[in-house]
Order: sequence, then C-alpha cells, then structure tokens
Amino acid sequence: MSADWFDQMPKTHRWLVGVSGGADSMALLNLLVDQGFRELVVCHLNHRLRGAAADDDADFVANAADRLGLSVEMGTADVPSLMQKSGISLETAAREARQDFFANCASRWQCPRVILAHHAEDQAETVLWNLLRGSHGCRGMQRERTMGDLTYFRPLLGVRRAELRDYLRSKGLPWREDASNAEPIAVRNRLRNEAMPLLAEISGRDLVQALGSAAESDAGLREIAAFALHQAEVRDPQGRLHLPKMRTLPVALQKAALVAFLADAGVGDISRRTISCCIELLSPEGPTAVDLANGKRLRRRAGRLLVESQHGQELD
Ligand SMILES: Nc1ncnc2c1ncn2[C@@H]1O[C@H](COP(=O)(O)OP(=O)(O)OP(=O)(O)O)[C@@H](O)[C@H]1O
Repeated sequence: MSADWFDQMPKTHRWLVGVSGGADSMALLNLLVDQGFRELVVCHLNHRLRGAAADDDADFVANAADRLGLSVEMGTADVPSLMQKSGISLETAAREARQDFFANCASRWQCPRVILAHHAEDQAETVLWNLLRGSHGCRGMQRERTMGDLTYFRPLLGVRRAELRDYLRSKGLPWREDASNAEPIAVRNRLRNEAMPLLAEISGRDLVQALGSAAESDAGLREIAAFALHQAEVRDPQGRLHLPKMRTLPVALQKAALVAFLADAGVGDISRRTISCCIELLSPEGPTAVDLANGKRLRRRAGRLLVESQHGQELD
C-alpha cells in the first residue's frame, strides 16, 4: 500500500497526522506506526457538528493515540457559526476550520508537514466534482501540496477505501463510523452515495480507477506544461506573465500558463470560463482587465499580465 511513499519519507522527522477517528484516518495512523514513523502528532478537530457523537470521536482518537504512545493535539471549532458569519457551505466551513487548526498545530509543534488520509474514492469524487463545477482540466488532489507555510501529504490517494478497512479488520483495529457520511446532506455525500454508483452501473466501468487515471494524466500534463513554460521564460523577474513571449505559445500552453499564474496568485476556483476570459487579454485589441474571484483582477499593463487586489494594487 503506497509503499514507495512510506519508504521515501524520513521516519525520524516529526509529522502531524489529521485523524477524525473514521476508518481512513485510523488506517493511515496505524500504517504510519507499522512503517516505523515514530514522531507523529495526532491532530483531531472537533467541528462541534454532531453533539455527543463528536465528543465521543475526540475521546476515541485521544485513546487511540495514547495506546500507540503518540502525542495528541485536540482542537474545537464552531463550524455552524462560521457558516453563518461567512455564508459558506458546511463543507467549506469545516475545511477552513481544519486548515486553521492544522496551521496552529504546525506552529505549536514547529512542524510544517501534515499527512491526510484521502484515498482513491475521495480522489475520484474530487475529479468528478471539479468537472461538474467547470474547473479547468480533470483536476484531482495532489499527493503533496504546499499552502502557505504548510505542506499537506496524501500518501493514500492510490489506495481503495475497502483496502483500508480490510487492513483495520485484519489487525482487529476499531474505528468510528460517521453517521453523517450516509446522509444526503452534503454534495460530496450525494456524489459518493448516488451519482458514483449510478455512473459505474451505467458505464460498467471501474469509475474510481478511470477518474483516478484522468487526474494522473492531468497532473502529468501540468508538469509538462510547467517545464515548457519554464523553458519559454514566460515569467519576468517579478513573476508577471510576459505578453510578447506568451503570444508565441500554442493556445494550450497559454492557458496552462494562466492557470499556474492565477493559482500562484491565490485565485481559487479557476474555471474553464475564467481562463477563456483571461486569454482575451493577450490580444492588444482585447479587454485590459478581467474580474476574478475575491475582488481580484487580472490586468494587462506595459506588456505584462499581473494580478491586482480590489484596490488596484499589484499582488505579489
Ligand atoms: N475532524 C478531523 N480532525 C482531524 N483531521 C481530520 C478531521 N476530519 C478529517 N480529517 C482529515 O482529513 C481527511 C479527509 O477528510 P474527510 O472528511 O474526507 O474524511 P473522513 O470521511 O472524515 O475520513 P476518515 O475515515 O479518515 O475519518 C481525513 O482522512 C483526515 O486525515
């Protein structure tokens, strides 16, 4: 199971592990211990979403860490009021609360590395959801992703959910079942419980494998594009996009350059539509600016493309 990752990573370094108490993260935790990772900090956030069951999850995780002789970080977040305050979905609020929690754990433990238990089914659902939302490409989660000062690792992206459960059963290890996973409340749950089984039935294909391969191909294309763009020196020393050089590139590479540039500038949700609008900035006769998410704008100025804040200041 992902033996390459477990072999390559330094086992004596400290690592934070995100553990909800569910089967996936319990399997991850025990696999890491089996593989000889010694300096693990088990991090659990109580989202305060499921009353007493959430408190039981927290106790369960704390006890499991204790039995394994590992350090623990327990946090709480008020996800319902976060949703209300910012008008965001439950999933987004929970994810943002977890990111803040991991960032705090990282600074307390002086450890900028977090391991998460996303697996092959999670990857397939992510690709499908991104496709449905109109994202650029068949984008999945990355095995390694740096956000700010923190790097997230997902060594189980190629491992099936059933394999993780089999592993836990074979070792007689318990886990907590999250009742909300079976409820059709969140989009992800509907994709998992309704759309994916239906699509698999209709196509007669292993959908998880097919979507996982699509994500891998997409990641490969992004790597090739990054290499070609580096060779073409499309970024100036300030990191802006150099328009005369951009204009010499095939359209697919122009789009790849825009996607990478916007991602680096922290523009989330880069849709196919956004990229089609931005590509028009390459033409001297086209518009001079395109509105992006969060009040940001992409602007053409003096032969370069740059990202501005809503106050017209250039962003680094
Ligand atoms: N409450 C939490 N505290 C700490 N880490 C979490 C928590 N919830 C999720 N994670 C981490 O983020 C990963 C992805 O979250 P997701 O909600 O998709 O998983 P999950 O359905 O809770 O899975 P699991 O079976 O691992 O509990 C988890 O596998 C785990 O590593």
